Amino acid sequence: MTDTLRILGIEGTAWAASAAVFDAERDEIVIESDAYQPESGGIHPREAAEHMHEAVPRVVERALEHARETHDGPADEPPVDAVAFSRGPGLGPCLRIVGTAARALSQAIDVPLVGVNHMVAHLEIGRHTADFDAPVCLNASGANAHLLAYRNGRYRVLGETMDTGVGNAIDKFTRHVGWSHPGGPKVEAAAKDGEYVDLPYVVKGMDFSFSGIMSAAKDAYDDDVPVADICYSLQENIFGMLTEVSERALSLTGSDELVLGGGVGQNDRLREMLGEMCAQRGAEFHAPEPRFLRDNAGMIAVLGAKMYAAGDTLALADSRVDPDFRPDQVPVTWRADEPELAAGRGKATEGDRQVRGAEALVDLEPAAGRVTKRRRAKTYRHPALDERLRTERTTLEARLTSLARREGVPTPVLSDVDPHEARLELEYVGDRDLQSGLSPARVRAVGRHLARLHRAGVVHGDPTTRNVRVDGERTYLIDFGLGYHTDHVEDYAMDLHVFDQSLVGTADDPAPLREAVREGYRAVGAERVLERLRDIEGRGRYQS
Ligand SMILES: C[C@@H](O)[C@H](NC(=O)OP(=O)(O)OC[C@H]1O[C@@H](n2cnc3c(N)ncnc32)[C@H](O)[C@@H]1O)C(=O)O
Ligand SMILES: Nc1ncnc2c1ncn2[C@@H]1O[C@H](COP(=O)(O)OP(=O)(O)OP(=O)(O)O)[C@@H](O)[C@H]1O
Ligand SMILES: [Fe+2]
Repeated sequence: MTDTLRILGIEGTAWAASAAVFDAERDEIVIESDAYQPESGGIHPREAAEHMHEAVPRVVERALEHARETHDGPADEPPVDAVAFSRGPGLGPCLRIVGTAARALSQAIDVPLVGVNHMVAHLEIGRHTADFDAPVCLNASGANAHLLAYRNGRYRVLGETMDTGVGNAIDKFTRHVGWSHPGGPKVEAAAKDGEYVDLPYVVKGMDFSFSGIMSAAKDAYDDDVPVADICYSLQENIFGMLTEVSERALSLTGSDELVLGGGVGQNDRLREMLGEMCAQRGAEFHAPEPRFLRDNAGMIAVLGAKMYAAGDTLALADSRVDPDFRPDQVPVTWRADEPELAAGRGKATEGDRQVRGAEALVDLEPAAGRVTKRRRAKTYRHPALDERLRTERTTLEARLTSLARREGVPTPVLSDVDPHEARLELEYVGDRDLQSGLSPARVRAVGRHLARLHRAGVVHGDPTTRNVRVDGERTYLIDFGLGYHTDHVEDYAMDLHVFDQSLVGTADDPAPLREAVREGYRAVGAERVLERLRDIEGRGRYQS
């Protein structure tokens, strides 16, 4: 049955009215698309819905015609096995039109309905075209930006934007400048003649934020900084952030495969940076061709086929659309028989003399009780940005490692620091990373450590299971390079959230560990931070 599988997919979450036919046997994907182009400004939900209303039936009809022409079964048999459609996330009025069209078609030709998560489709089309087993996926689209990895039957969100999606951030800048939608390709073109100017750069563990850099970019434009320079620097910083968090996700999961998804993935500079980062760490990188990166129904049909083959179809009554549909809400039915990504697969074992982290090379000398950490130049980053980040982070790491210990948090003793060489010499602590020695007692201790830090007005910035060393029941925090001073509850809660995400991304049974972290925190720290953490978790943190 599977090898003759044919699926008709329908997409229309925001701007692309699209329908496609995927023929699994021939691995052929034919896509019919009709784009909505706003007259002025960005995407207007009402106008976009009007576009869908007209264009969706048209593209569906064309795809159906193609399916009929290429169908070689009996004439009374439906030309496809199922109808798959984007259920969300996306603009409500657009999604409802897509849902209605899909239901009508599935009834008319009497085939089942498959409800697809648009973001998971952006990911799966990369896995499909690359033939990767267990990649980390960077989705860089208009309304979203996140890192996903498969674990325990779900795509886990390892990191994501704390404010707007990456394409929307860029589009807001181009609206300010008066350029027409979409802005991404215009920024890419203008960047070719630009030079680097300093702009904000914000990553927190594997999360990141664009609001600071976007308002700085608008201010720079208002202050007559040449627009080419701003475009160039926006790309350098924004894509540098996305590449850095991708590398961190590869390092944390031990995966050596990265796929890119989403419309911003059409950008050459982003692809170049990701490719270079992967090549340097011996990982494979794959970006699908542009027609599969921007919104398209081909990816909906391909994931629809996998879901259909797994029996994952929808009853009409359950086929409501969901504008806030998150990728980690989807039970991944179609990968039930596949091996899991083994956490820490690529990680050095104890006894090795050198460990490669996401940022640094660490020389280990356990006998001498010493490690030397060097933040190496990242050639994918602009040299000025690279120099700035390495110096800043080395200085901060030295300072905060010592400050934390004074506050009663176990950390390695610092014996030497050279910010210009981005080199630190530290005491060798623990006998393994927490990642390979997870227990509720240890995680509870991490909760207490973070609470002590926060009480002193400092966040760690990257508290993951790889940045905690353990030794019996002793737990040490290391790697303070992303830390900073702050008195914002939101920052403290984000710190906990980063740790929480790393538990979800790497532990087999994260629930008791997540509880333990909260217990530990509660014993020392403020309840309002835990309240804010619940708040952060409750937010579907996508804004347009
Ligand atoms: C939910 C769904 O509706 C939404 N779709 C979406 O955002 O469309 P997508 O095709 O994935 O991405 C469009 C974005 O991609 C940007 N873009 C297109 N070409 C670009 C380029 N060469 N460089 C940078 N950005 C580019 C556009 O500026 C726009 O912001 C999403 O996937 O988040
Ligand atoms: N003081 C130390 N004592 C013992 N081992 C250490 C020490 N510092 C670092 N390591 C080992 O080196 C690894 C990488 O170190 P570190 O996290 O500081 O580098 P990084 O490049 O910032 O890594 P990442 O960004 O992936 O967390 C740690 O996971 C740990 O195994
Ligand atoms: Fe998209």
